[in-house]
Amino acid sequence: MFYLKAESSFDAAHFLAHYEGKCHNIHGHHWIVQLRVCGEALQDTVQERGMLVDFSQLKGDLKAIVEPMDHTLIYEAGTLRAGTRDALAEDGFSLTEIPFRPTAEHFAKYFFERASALGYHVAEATVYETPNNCASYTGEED
Ligand SMILES: Nc1nc2c(c(=O)[nH]1)N=C([C@H](O)[C@H](O)COP(=O)(O)OP(=O)(O)OP(=O)(O)O)CN2
Repeated sequence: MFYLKAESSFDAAHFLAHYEGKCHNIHGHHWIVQLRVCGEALQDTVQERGMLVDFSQLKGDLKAIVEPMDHTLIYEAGTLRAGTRDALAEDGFSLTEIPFRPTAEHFAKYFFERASALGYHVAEATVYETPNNCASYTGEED
């Protein structure tokens, strides 16, 4: 089995609603997303012969997934009052609403699923919130 790894990153703010501790407040992270894809069959086209997938393709696809979150405030649906959300948007702030609590674990699963939906056989998605804190998702056990 061949394994390829790509990495992308984005800077964004988030907060953990109903969290007892400093993370309930809006704060930022330099999120690093690592994707490990695998496969046995290498390409046979002139351009990609001997490659599972061109690194530039993989890198580009991962970047396209993370890019919309860059320099936005990521919040879980239902955790910002409509008035707060609308005021921020009216003042030109970029917001990203997501249907899950913005933890590293949930993001790892989210990126795993987004890459899988593009056709990649994803072995693992890892999300770093800080240089020392990361969560990985490897899919559901069979
Ligand atoms: N299992 C998880 N635990 C926590 C998560 C998470 O996503 N998964 N997230 C947070 C907060 O978002 C927080 O920003 C990160 O945790 P923390 O270690 O407190 O952050 P720092 O590294 O900045 O802490 P310092 O000790 O001040 O350096 C909390 N937990």
